[in-house]
Amino acid sequence: MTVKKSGKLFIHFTFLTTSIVPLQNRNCFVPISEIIAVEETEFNKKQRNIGRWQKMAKLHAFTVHYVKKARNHRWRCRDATFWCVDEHLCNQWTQALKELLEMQKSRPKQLLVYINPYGGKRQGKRIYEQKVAPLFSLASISTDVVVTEHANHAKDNLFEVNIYKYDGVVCVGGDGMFSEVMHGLIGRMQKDSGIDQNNPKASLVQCNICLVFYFSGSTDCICYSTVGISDPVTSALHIIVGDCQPLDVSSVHHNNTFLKYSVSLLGYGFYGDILKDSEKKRWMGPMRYDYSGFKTFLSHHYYEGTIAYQPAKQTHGSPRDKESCRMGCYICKQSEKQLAEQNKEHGLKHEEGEEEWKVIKGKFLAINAVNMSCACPRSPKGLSPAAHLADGSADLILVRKCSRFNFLRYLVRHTNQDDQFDFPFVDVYRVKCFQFTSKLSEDNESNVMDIGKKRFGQFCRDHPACCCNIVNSTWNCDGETLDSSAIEVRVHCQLMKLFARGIEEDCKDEAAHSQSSIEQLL
Ligand SMILES: Nc1ncnc2c1ncn2[C@@H]1O[C@H](COP(=O)(O)OP(=O)(O)OP(=O)(O)O)[C@@H](O)[C@H]1O
Ligand SMILES: CCCCCCCCCCCCC/C=C/[C@@H](O)[C@H](CO)NC(=O)CCCCC
Ligand SMILES: [Ca+2]
Repeated sequence: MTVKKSGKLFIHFTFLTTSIVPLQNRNCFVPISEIIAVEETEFNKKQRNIGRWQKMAKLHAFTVHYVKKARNHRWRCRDATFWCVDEHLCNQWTQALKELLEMQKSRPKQLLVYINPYGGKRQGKRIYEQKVAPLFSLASISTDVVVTEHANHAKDNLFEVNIYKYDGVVCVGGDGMFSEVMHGLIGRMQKDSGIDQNNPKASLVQCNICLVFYFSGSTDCICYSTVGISDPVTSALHIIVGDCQPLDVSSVHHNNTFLKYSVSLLGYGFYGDILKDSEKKRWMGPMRYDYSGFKTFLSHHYYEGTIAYQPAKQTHGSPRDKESCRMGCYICKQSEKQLAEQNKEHGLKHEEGEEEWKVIKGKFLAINAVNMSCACPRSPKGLSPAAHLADGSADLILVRKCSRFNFLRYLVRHTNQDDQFDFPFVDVYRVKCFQFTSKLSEDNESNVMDIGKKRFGQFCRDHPACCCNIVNSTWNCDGETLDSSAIEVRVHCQLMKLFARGIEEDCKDEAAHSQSSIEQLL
């Protein structure tokens, strides 16, 4: 067995020495950063017949637990046991490896865990106890666990506990639970720094202390877009190795009042209507989205309104790029540098540039603003395949009034390789902020509301067959409805940090890469 240095430290299990021998007959190559734990092992003679050694002397052994990368971004914990007759040599190896692990400074030691016992088919608590907690204890991570008793329990609790003693916060639940914990964390950080969340122009304080991760929901789009899979063991292993992925967060305001934060989808029209309808069908579980999706598709409502946005000029990418945001993304790294420079120059007080606003009026079937691709099992490439996790911008997708058939063609392209933005009725912009006002609220504000419209119900009186809805739609903010249709949205670059590393290139590439690294080492 050898430990070699080549930029990163790697442990290379092989059979080169006769003094220390792996129990299983295999070759393996693991970066130190992906070792979970090293333990002294009681050598069990029944484990394997190792011939003459067994009879000659007392054997000493240690076990290395490490990350094994499987298909589709899935991670698993595997172990390799090494034995030798020399107790001193065995101890030296164990000690050396433990010291190397101690040097991995980004690894969490103490975590605060919130479990929603009702989220994700009510399996969250069982999954945590059976699959996740044993891994945390193997990696010597201590945890304080809170099983929530009601909605907002975790959020309220985050305002009371001493969050600064934890290296991270883990939430066991779906996108809804993630959103709740994120609101608790960001809110607490702003409160402690004296920042008024109601001010839409306030520069928010980054959450550096606490990192969040989650699993086991019904859409799990944050997991799919940041790790590539929603799987509790994979998530737990990313936490243990201390992976850290910055994440953009949008703040949503109405009339100088803070409404919510969003990390995945802010959707008006189609996705807002699906959510509103599906809330009444919670008992159907994840199927509710398919049912309400079909119903909303058939209703084919569109909404009039005005969008004003500021383009994100600072970012290097475009929503029509063919390259997606992946681990170590160059575009997100550039934004990180820019942010660090800005913070150095101005502290938190960034000057609001008087940059030009672009204004678009129209009739829309859907208005979607996404901070990440929003990949999920229903749409493996997501709503905006080239959106970046941490570039300080959101992709604003406008789907204008079109026929049902064309809208179906647009939706189907979320499930195949064709470009979903390549339609004359779809526009996409990379933005740093935007505002939306529905026609109805504009009319209300200017007091030109035709009372007749109210009396004759919700469909447009002038064009009864046009499906033009004169009531507002609802904003879907990461799976929760907003009370106001007129909103002001701003992207805060890298406000949060996740226990993740971005999506890794697929396993084929990885296998090729590790093979070449082995060859370099030998
Ligand atoms: N003990 C509890 N009782 C009731 N509601 C809770 C409890 N704990 C958390 N919640 C709330 O339940 C909501 C949904 O949680 P979660 O996201 O875990 O479930 P889900 O059914 O998987 O939903 P999603 O569709 O968001 O994936 C969250 O908004 C959270 O605030
Ligand atoms: C012919 C079939 C074509 C099918 C095309 C389907 C395209 C689906 C794209 C799905 C995008 C999901 C975006 C994620 C939003 C989450 O923040 C939110 C909270 O979990 N989920 C929903 O609002 C739930 C939204 C569910 C929508 C179905
Ligand atoms: Ca982004």
